[in-house]
Amino acid sequence: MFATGIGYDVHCLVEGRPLVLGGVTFDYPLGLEGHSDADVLCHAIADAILGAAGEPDIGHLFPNTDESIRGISSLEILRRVRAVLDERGHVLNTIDSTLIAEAPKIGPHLMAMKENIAGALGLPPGHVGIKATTNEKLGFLGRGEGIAAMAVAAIERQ
Ligand SMILES: Nc1ccn([C@@H]2O[C@H](COP(=O)(O)O)[C@@H](O)[C@H]2O)c(=O)n1
Ligand SMILES: C[C@@]1(CO)OP(=O)(O)OP(=O)(O)OC[C@H]1O
Repeated sequence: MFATGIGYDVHCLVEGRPLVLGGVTFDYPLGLEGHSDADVLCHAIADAILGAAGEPDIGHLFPNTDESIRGISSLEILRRVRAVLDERGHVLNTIDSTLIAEAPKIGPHLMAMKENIAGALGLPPGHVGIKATTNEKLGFLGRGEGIAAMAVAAIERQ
């Protein structure tokens, strides 16, 4: 059966952390806070895939109380999510996603992010959509206090 899932995540921007989005480390004075590398894009994608597969969300698989995954790369989380699909016999088809970030500019890094995510999920880069938008200066995202991401995933489910 064909199944879709959605994912959403948001993280706070703070000083003293690297900014990692789609596995790319940005040259930016602030980074996202989290137990992992806080790659909000990968987290939204992970939840979209898990949702499509009928699995519990990322926090169940990777609890923020687990010291063994402190600082884990979210590309590694995507690899492990893909492994769950493989175990169940599901086939990942496509991902689409949107980053909501007032800054920095995502455009110049889109291809590298796509390749990272596609590589982690075992998909052709053309099957991974990434778009970016500002929040038009509205609210906490518009003030640049955080970055959010949303994603959808399509899978062929056993
Ligand atoms: N962090 C961002 C935000 C946006 N972009 C690109 O700019 C275009 C215009 O954004 P608006 O929010 O003004 O619609 C958008 O379509 C993206 O291509 C970006 O690269 N990085
Ligand atoms: C992967 C985890 C692990 O702690 O990452 P965090 O950086 O805590 O990010 P969040 O999106 O708040 O929740 C997902 C967590 O499971």
